[in-house]
Amino acid sequence: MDKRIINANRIVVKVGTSSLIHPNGAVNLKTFDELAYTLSALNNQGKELILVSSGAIGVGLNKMHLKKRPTEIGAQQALAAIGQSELMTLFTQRFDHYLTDIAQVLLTHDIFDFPKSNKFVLNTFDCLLRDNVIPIVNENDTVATDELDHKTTFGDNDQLSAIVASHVNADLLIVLSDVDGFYDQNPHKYADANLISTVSQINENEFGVAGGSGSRFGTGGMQTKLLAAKRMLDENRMMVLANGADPRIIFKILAGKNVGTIFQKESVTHE
Ligand SMILES: Nc1ncnc2c1ncn2[C@@H]1O[C@H](COP(=O)(O)OP(=O)(O)O)[C@@H](O)[C@H]1O
Ligand SMILES: N[C@@H](CCC(=O)OP(=O)(O)O)C(=O)O
Repeated sequence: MDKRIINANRIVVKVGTSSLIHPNGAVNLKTFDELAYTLSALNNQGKELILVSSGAIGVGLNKMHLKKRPTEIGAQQALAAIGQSELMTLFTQRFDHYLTDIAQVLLTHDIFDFPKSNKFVLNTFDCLLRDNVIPIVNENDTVATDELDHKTTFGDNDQLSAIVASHVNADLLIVLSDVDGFYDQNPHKYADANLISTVSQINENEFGVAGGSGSRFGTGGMQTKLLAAKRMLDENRMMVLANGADPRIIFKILAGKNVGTIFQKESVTHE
């Protein structure tokens, strides 16, 4: 059993579009509800939680009855703006049900590079966590200027979640996606792909088997999840990648059960 996971108190959870939106484009209400239930239960236990949630563009597409993501950056940003308020409405409804307060925090990847902004952002997190409010973070897609291919994608919450975990000095980053963990090849393409349960270092071999996004709405795929994991490993923090189809999996992770892929420097025996 991994004591560091069981004792983790400050936890960043990242949930991807693929877990929040069905392949047909509709909102996955089950995930929203189970996520709100799980994080509320942990919050009541005294854990400090930050949720990094994608889904603004996915929810925006659904709201505007669009089948696919526009290629034009402005149109994507407009959809993110439409979807973000809807996304927060969905979270507010579900978290209200469990009597948990939430807050919206929109960030850019570079915000922590500016000392003043860094201080303000960290103060905001501290105040929210002190008051038992769960911050729900997304990239501020309207102003984001990441050097990515803006034709098909912009922003990347996998790395943003690692940046946040790093700056708030989190004990653990949990990334929920539509796969059970990190495989030796893309499981959506190769039926004989094998799940890797522990990764202690990330180099060209790992990046070599990490493909792009598997869903219509996800963006980064496994490449950006590995970049997030690499940052965590470099700082001797832990990251677990697990399937977000049922976010109650977080309880199993925090009980030290062997689920998903754990990225950690030392190898620790699971139960
Ligand atoms: N080696 C791999 N192991 C697991 N998944 C992989 C791998 N390579 C590529 N993928 C793809 O990464 C996808 C998850 O990334 P993405 O679609 O961006 O999800 P999310 O919206 O959760 O961020 C999976 O659905 C899978 O198709
Ligand atoms: N900020 C964008 C998400 C970008 C992103 O990283 O998406 P994903 O690969 O689903 O985590 C949105 O909310 O749609």
